[in-house]
Amino acid sequence: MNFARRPLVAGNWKMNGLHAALSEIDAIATGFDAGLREKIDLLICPPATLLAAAAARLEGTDVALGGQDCHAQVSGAHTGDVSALMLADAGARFVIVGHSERRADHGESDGLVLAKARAALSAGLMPIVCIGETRGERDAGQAESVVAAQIAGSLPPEAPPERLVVAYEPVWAIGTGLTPTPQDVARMHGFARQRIEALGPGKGAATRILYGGSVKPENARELLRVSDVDGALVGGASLKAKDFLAIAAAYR
Ligand SMILES: O=C(CO)COP(=O)(O)O
Repeated sequence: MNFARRPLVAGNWKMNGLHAALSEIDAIATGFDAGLREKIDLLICPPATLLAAAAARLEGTDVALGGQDCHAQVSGAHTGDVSALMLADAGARFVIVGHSERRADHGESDGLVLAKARAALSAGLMPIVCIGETRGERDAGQAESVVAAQIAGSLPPEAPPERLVVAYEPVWAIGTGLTPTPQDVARMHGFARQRIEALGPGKGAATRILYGGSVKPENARELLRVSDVDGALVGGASLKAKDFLAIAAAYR
């Protein structure tokens, strides 16, 4: 364990959560007890519509908030978009960029993800840049080359490593109940860390790399203890406080 990389357990609610779900956020804050608080960072990324209300409820707690995407510009004529500065203004400290669902649904390129990560840094947010191969790419033996290209193309090399988070999320493991073996995770995270090191000396050792894709209470301990895994980016299982806290408890 590298103590410069404090574990981060992050929940990505995706397009889920109406106002009633704020009670889950309250329950997460209540359950994030002193024993866990001293060991890990905890983050919830609700839909943008809930950010301000969630920020009010989380005031004075150690649970951080994040957005799920941001525009590359600070403001302007971009109907329907939200800027990193607006997320920060609503109480966010992090923002996910380049999630595979956005890369697929909105055709986001590495270059656009890079611009979004830079916008996040300029707004004082920490970008969580998502990378990961599809099933087809893995079956074709291209998992490493895909991840290498995503790292080279979508991570801002100038970012101080303590202000940048990377999430390795194999696309085929997202929402499927399938996960890579711990050996696969160790190999891909070790490889990603080497490629991040290529962006600048010391960056590999200091950048947090989260694993995401079907993390559940039942497999959290096994996946989160893999070398080079610095936390989790959790989708479905982050919607219920009980499950999310059970995943975080892998660090107890
Ligand atoms: O995409 C994910 C988090 O960003 C993972 O989603 P699931 O945990 O639902 O597989």
